[in-house]
Amino acid sequence: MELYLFVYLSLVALPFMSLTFLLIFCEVSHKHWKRNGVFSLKPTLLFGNAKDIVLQKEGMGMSMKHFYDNLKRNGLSFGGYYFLMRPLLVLSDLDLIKRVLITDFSHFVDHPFYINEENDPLSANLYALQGDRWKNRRSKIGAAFTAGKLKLMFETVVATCQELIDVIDEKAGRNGAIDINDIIADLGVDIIGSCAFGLECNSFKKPNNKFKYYGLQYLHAQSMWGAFVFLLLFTFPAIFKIIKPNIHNKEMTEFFVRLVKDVAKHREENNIIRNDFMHSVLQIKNNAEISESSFGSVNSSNGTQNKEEGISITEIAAHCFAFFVAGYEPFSTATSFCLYELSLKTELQGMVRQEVKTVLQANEGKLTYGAVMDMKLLDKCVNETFRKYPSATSHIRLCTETYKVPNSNFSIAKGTTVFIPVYGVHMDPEYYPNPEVFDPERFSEENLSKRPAESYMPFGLGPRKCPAYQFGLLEIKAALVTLLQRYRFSLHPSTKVPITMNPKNAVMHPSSTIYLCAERN
Ligand code: HEM
Repeated sequence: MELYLFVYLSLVALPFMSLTFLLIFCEVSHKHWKRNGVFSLKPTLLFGNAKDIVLQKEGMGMSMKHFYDNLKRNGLSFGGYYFLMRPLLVLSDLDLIKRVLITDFSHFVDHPFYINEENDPLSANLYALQGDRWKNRRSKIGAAFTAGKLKLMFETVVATCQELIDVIDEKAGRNGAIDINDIIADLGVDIIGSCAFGLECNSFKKPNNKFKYYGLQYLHAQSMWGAFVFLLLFTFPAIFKIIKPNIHNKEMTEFFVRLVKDVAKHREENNIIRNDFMHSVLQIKNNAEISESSFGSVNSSNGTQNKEEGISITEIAAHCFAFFVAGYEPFSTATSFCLYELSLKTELQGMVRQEVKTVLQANEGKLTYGAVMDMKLLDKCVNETFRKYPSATSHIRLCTETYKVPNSNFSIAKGTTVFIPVYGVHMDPEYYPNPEVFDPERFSEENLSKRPAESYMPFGLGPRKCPAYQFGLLEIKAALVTLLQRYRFSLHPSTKVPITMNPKNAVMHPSSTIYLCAERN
């Protein structure tokens, strides 16, 4: 009899009770915004407002844009969104966005991410660190990106970009279609390999190198396992804290930690100075004297190690790994989108090429940090690319201290996840008339002064803004100058126009390949 009862409970009652519990939980969760007097759209059972995202019919950026448009139509500064059962607060008012990201940042310090430092050390990277630990690391790591150091690292970037020429020459000679994103992505691996880890990867000649293999393994896994983890993390963050899953696989973690250990040992023993991020983080570890404009010794002058902060080799590996993940995709996609737009607008491309040639000629043909800074039209084109195609389509913050929204009766409760719909703002005709049109003149001084500065935020804003955005811009410009100086680009007939975005990607990524033709002159 008891056995019968047990089998009955396991097979019938438990699934039934679980389903009932899930439905009740869903029903209660989907009343959250109504209970708080906040506007929201009618949620679908289980999916909330994210049905099209979960079914991969629409990307996160587009879904948030639609919600942003809805809030604007209703004259609202914020509204509630349900990601499955998880309530998120979406902001649409630039003044409120500025308060959350900059002025009242102390209430919104963290990214709502999960760290499991003990079993998954790569998870404890700068992007995911929270509170005082983030503050401490951020101020130190920021020292790796001063203008003086960027100038020195730029030389490495330019040298790496030279690899492009042989590859494009070969394709251009055969009049073939060039998968530009693929080529620039390989270049991205080599630049990060060189600037963050001090490695020469040469991905064009050695496409199966281990650094690329393990780095991309993580990024590719993001599309399936990552999407699943992302859904769970957003819906049931408490479960993550209990079951503590590993997001980064063991083999990949071991590869990056071993790599960093070997490089650190070699540099420390031989007191090697190299102009890269790895050098800067090793200096932090060793309490070495850090200068704004140069990369000094990697070891401390009095031989003491930095015990106070306890920055370990595994933590360094986590930060360097984050450089790979954070820098790789935006570099390849932004460079490709810019070339795609310039291939559509041949007159504009001619003007940019002319500017590049004129500035280089005045600089004895050398591509230096100063020369790239003088390319004003190129700068506007890159800015417009990030406006129309922001890699991060939303910024995310965790409310770390309850916040009363000015001029309203509503308080954002501690623990609320807040979304800033970057793509919605960048495509808002109030700030950017005819937003679908690629128009670099939006970034002329005159036009810049006509709209609020917060209407442009591809790198975030405030203390948590991307610490390496200037480096990112420099590498994109170095790649574009290397290419535009030598080649005229046009669209291959197999490229889809207009280009659409892949709803399966967390960041903005084309849904079809951008094929270009290059003609040398
Ligand atoms: C040019 C392309 C890049 C774009 C569009 C970009 C964009 C972003 C965005 C939107 C954020 C989040 C900001 C926020 O939450 O407000 C971010 C953070 C971050 N980015 Fe970038 N990024 C780029 C390049 C890079 C590169 C090249 C690196 C490393 C070498 C890097 C390292 C980081 C790190 C470590 C963070 C976390 C910062 C923190 O939480 O304190 N990024 N980036």
